[in-house]
Amino acid sequence: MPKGVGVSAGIGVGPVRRMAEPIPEPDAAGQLRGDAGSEKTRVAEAVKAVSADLKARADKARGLGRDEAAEVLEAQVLMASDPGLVDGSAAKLAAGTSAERAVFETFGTFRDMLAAAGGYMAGRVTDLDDIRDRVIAVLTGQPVPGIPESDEPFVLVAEDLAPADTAGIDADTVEAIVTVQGGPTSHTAILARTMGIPAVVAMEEADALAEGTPVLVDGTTGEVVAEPSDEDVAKARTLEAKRAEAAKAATGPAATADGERISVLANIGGPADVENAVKNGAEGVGLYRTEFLFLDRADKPSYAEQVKAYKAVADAFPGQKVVVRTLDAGADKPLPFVSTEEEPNPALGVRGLRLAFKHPELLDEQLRALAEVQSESTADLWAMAPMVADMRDTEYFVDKAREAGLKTNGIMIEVPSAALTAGHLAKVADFFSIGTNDLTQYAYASDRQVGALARYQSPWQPGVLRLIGAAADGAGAEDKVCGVCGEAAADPILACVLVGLGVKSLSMSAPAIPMVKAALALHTVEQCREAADAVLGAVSAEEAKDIARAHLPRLEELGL
Ligand SMILES: C=C(OP(=O)(O)O)C(=O)O
Ligand SMILES: [Mg+2]
Repeated sequence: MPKGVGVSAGIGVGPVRRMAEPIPEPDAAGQLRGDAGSEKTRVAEAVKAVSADLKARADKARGLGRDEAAEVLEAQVLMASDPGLVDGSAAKLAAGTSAERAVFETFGTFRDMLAAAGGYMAGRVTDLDDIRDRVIAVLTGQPVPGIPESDEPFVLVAEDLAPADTAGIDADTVEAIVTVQGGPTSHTAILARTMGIPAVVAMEEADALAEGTPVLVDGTTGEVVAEPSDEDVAKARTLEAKRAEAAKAATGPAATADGERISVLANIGGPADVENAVKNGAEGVGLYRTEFLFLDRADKPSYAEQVKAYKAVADAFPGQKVVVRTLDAGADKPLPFVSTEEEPNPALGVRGLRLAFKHPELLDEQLRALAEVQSESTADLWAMAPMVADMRDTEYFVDKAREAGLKTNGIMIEVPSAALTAGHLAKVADFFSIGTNDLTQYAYASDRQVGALARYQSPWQPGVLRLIGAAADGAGAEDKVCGVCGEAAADPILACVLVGLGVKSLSMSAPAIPMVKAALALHTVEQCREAADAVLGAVSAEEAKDIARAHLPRLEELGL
């Protein structure tokens, strides 16, 4: 049975709808058809139609409370309303160029200007390309690229999804997502999990799935069945019902079968995610990715704006833990208000805490804002630094956070050097939180954005498991808490192994919380430890998972 990597749990059934193929570059020698005046009108109308469609999608996203998606679309509407696009095309039409080529070249001029501006502006190039392709599609009668519009539920099949594509996904009609590319920590995977849409990535065979073919997708196992029989669907539905029942029953504080408490927390990007976290039974926040407040805007958020956002999250969890990660930007997540240099290897560049060495004022202000929230809220606020590599980084952050008045100050373990020297770092940091997404990328030298490297990007890789074990041991020796806030924590089977490795808190996308609680509740710490000891001997990610299953006898009760 064809199998990819299951990255977002659940069953989806429906006909395949493929993302329309990318629009090819129009012929450079394309000649004007008809007269320049009427072709200009056609171009203007195409731009208007695209703009109206984007506006309608922005309004829909707003209505669904998906403000980030709406903002991306609204910015595109603004771009499309620049009169220079139609005027520039008109000049080329007058010179005898075809309408589609004229549009392509005019957008190209704007594209070059954006790219040359660097930083935030350069980040908008793909949004501009998207508008260009939509306009050309309208002019030439090709299917509009992007998510197919449909009122009937369907399974979305794509090569990969760009952030701009995912903004258009409607969880009510998209039954499941299957992509050829993409790893478990790719944008597609994280978004699908957050939206609760079953998803399978890194599935080569998905290329062969024809439009309209009925398929059955199991986002837990990664299996995709074409033309499933009624029996296949019924079996999958039974399994899903079993999982749903187990998840529903998993309320209350998380603990293993023998009563060891494990904190099960939510990963959030801002106050808008709080409701979903609470609904799914989060016992607090294990990772608040504050960079979303700083990205995609021309000026940095003010001190007051920061306090407001952090306080909104803290106040939602009275008496509970809220771990706030300081700005994790730079390199591939450029900030327009911070000058950064072009880097040949952005993932290995000036990102995360490293940005603060050059711009300490950003970190200082953020820490002050957090200290104010700490004093005004009853939440147990913890501050955490991203991309810490060594002792000097650790001391730098912890000293600064303490000076600002923050009480509990820890570090992310997402660089292998930090995991391997955890014993030293635990003497200074108050806690660790392992970011398995980056830890896997750095341990296996495989960029997490590159779908072709999905095989390496599994947190089940024995090398990653050993690094996690080293970090947990280092924390344990100093009596410090070690948690995991990478996507590994969202896998209920791996969650048990992590507990066996000595991890005390697990933070994940909210929809994953109930199943993780359910898996922990069925297994003792001893069983988790035995599973952990055994997986450390595995030679591959697949073998590690099989070994873990063999040591966790009650997974079957969860339909896993
Ligand atoms: C949690 C992590 O951080 P992010 O995914 O935001 O890089 C990680 O790297 O695992
Ligand atoms: Mg990270």
